[in-house]
Amino acid sequence: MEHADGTETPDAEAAGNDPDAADGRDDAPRPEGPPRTMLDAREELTPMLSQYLDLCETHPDAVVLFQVGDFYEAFCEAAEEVARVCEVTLTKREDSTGTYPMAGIPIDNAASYLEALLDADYRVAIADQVEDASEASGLVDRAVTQVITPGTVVDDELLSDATATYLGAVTGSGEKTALATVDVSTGECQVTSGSERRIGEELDRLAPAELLCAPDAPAFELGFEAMATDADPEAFAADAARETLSAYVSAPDSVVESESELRAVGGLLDYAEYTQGDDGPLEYVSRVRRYDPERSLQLDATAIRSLELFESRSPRSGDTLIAVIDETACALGRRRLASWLRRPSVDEAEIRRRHDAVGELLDRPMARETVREHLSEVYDLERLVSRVSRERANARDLRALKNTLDAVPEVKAALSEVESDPLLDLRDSLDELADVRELVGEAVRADPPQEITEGGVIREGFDAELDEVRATEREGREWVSALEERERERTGIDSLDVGYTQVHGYYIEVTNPNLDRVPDDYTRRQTLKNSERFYTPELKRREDEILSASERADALEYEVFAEVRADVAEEGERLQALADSLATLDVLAAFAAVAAANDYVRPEMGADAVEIEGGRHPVVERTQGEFVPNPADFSRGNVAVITGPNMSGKSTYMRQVALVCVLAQAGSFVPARAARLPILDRIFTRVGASDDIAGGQSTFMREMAELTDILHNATGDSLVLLDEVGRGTSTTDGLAIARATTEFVHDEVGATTLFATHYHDLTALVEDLSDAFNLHFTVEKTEGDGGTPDVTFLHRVADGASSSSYGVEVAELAGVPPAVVERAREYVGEGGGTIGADGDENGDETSGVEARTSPDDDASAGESDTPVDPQASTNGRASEDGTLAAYVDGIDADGAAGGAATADAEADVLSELRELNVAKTTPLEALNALDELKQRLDERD
Ligand SMILES: Nc1ncnc2c1ncn2[C@@H]1O[C@H](COP(=O)(O)OP(=O)(O)OP(=O)(O)O)[C@@H](O)[C@H]1O
Repeated sequence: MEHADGTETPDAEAAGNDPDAADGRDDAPRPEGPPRTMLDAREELTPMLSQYLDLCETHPDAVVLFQVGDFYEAFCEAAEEVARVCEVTLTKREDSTGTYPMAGIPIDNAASYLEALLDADYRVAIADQVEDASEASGLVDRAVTQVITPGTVVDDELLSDATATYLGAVTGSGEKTALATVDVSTGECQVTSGSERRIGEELDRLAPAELLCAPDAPAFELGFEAMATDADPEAFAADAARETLSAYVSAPDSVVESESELRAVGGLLDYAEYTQGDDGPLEYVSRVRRYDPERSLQLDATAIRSLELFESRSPRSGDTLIAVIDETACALGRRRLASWLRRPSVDEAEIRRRHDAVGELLDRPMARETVREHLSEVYDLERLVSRVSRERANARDLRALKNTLDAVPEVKAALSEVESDPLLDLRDSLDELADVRELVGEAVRADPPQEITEGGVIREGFDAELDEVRATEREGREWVSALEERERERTGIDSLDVGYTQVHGYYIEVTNPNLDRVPDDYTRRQTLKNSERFYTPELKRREDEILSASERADALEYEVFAEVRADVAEEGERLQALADSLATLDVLAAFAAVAAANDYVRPEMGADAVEIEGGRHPVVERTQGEFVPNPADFSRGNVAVITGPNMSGKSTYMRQVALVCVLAQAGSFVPARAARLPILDRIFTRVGASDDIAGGQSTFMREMAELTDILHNATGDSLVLLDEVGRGTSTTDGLAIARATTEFVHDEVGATTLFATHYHDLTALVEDLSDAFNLHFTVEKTEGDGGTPDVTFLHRVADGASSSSYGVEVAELAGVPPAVVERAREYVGEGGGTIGADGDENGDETSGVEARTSPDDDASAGESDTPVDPQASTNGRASEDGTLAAYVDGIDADGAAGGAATADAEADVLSELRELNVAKTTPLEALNALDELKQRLDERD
């Protein structure tokens, strides 16, 4: 079969590929599953194509790539798609049964093509030749050795080393929803369960690349891209799952907490096995761990996104937290760091241990830098071990393992003087695995080739039999290399050459003028233009000996290598444990390095309230020439209402408070002069509508849905960031919502809350709320050209409320035409929003609450038909059953008013409901009305 350069596109009809021609099957042809053309010609297919067809039938949801020599080939519809996606030439295969489109990708260089197919949302079944083509009598046997799917990629070239790629499986429903995940490249398998919402959050946090749903699992709306896979429903049955899991752990029921967890892990592992060629249990899955997401600081996907932990929200917004604090030296540490940031600890003792270790590594710069230097030589041990146990590791991998193990004693030596318990424990947990290191060192050559079947892999002196065979080969070759000299002497022909060709083997070459001197024992092998080639019986014998010894040696080397690899695989658990300790050490050393370079301090944990002196934003401070540190003191109250002009630093400030807490609970020191912090249970963020470019839902609806989530789930131990809540609707409604939210958080939730707002009226509220206080961002105002004020941002937070939003000045700074700016200034003047009462750069102690009391004062007010005076509203203050909760419950419960109300009350309420003109009611008014009706019913009960 040749790869023609094939400019010709095959005629689909001639190839029998016309969809309409396929009688009775009118679904469109797909690149996955058996091609119709072949199904129709089943009986006539050549043995090879019929083998291809069989494999397509057993892997109906994948594109089958079929090894033919050095290529992976696809045929028919699959060929067309592979040619398109991978940008390779579409050729055709013709035989007596028909013409089939064909496309191939080179096996040696398959990774980028496979990546293209995965990106195009295909699963790919790799059908390898599983017997040596030269030994096969007739058709070479082929089998699917691997199904590559987004969640089960194990190829290093297709994996990012910074993050884990998960395959997930969901079972159950309600409170018993379970999620199991496995990182197929490292064998990390975990399971958890909880309410559908919890599991939804956990899914968002882990963002598995591929998700299997059991028949009873709820349909999740995923906030990330994942391939949905229909797994075998039977694999999710409890008995089947128990059996699958029993190959991994001795007592399946003891590692899980419920049947849904058992079924999730079982179904998951069953599929993972299928993708690895259904070759039995996956040896590298050494641990199946159950965990409880509540045992970590919970950051939902919204918080992870808005705090820009891993991704920036927009290309403009610069770096991410992980980018600025990732000083890890190896891939193991990089993944561990990502997982600690994604799931900071809530275990105070554990956090202190990490801080102890970071502190000591900070104080011992020599030890730290030596450790980091040696860790940089550490290979991705977790993935290496998994390749070893999947029998995919080659000799280079084993050498990489040895190099990694070489670093371990050095790392331990660098830690010889440490004194803190966590570092002592960590040092002691570093298993040098001297046995494995020695074994590989003695067995495998230092610079082995990629291939493990062609010799050059095993060191001399390791295997006696191999040495003997190699000696025979060597002697033979030496004999041959001395032959030229000997024969020249014997024959007197100075130009006589001894050489070797692949086809003809060894020869003695004599040029034509010397042919008369050729001895009798020379037999002619080949005639060339100017010379003849000969062999002698002895040369032939030696040649056979050399070749068979060489072949035998290569085969023996492979055998010996496979034995060594199997011995290493036996130590998989110890290697995984070592990987675990190295990963932890790497992150702790990185934290110390970051602290040293950027002047971070150790936070004091277990405080009652967040108290930060001189706090900085870890990311902005790197990109900003001069960063102004700011304090945050919540010992005086838990709700801070923050005002200040646009661009004055409100968002930065709120995020820095959250990031300090995240870093601290992840185990890092923090960017501040000093910090006393509580252990937070969750961080919620609700950032302003215009900051969020998410499409689909109306931004206001989205904002309210997020607010609902916060108000339902925040606790007194949570940190809540609210950035301009209510901005997505009319000023009056927005203000009312902002106000009610603040009150509810203050009265009912008790969470540490930072509320940035442009609603200056909100600042007055603080007087009524004992645990709330105002903060504002100061600006410096100078007389500019022509008497108009210029504004300089000081980025400094101060007590009290700011009196003006300086929106007009910011508009001017941004280049809005002078005529518009002037006109705006006039409007502001008319509205009474004076500029200049504030701007006190010392800012302190001016509680200067110059709040405008009427919402109409705001330039953008008056959008609502029926202004609501928030103070006058019955809902202006949270009632003892939680007014806002009632709103929120109202949203959730579809407005189901009722209960045991009397018939009278019900009739009243019903008649009011009938009178309500829904089309003319704003969402907030509707909620207010609903709440009032509900309260009336409750009162009359
Ligand atoms: N403490 C600080 N020190 C130095 N520069 C800062 C500081 N805080 C913020 N900045 C700079 O000011 C810019 C604006 O800050 P930020 O986005 O936090 O303002 P904002 O008040 O939230 O604005 P808006 O109300 O328009 O959202 C930031 O991009 C940053 O470059």
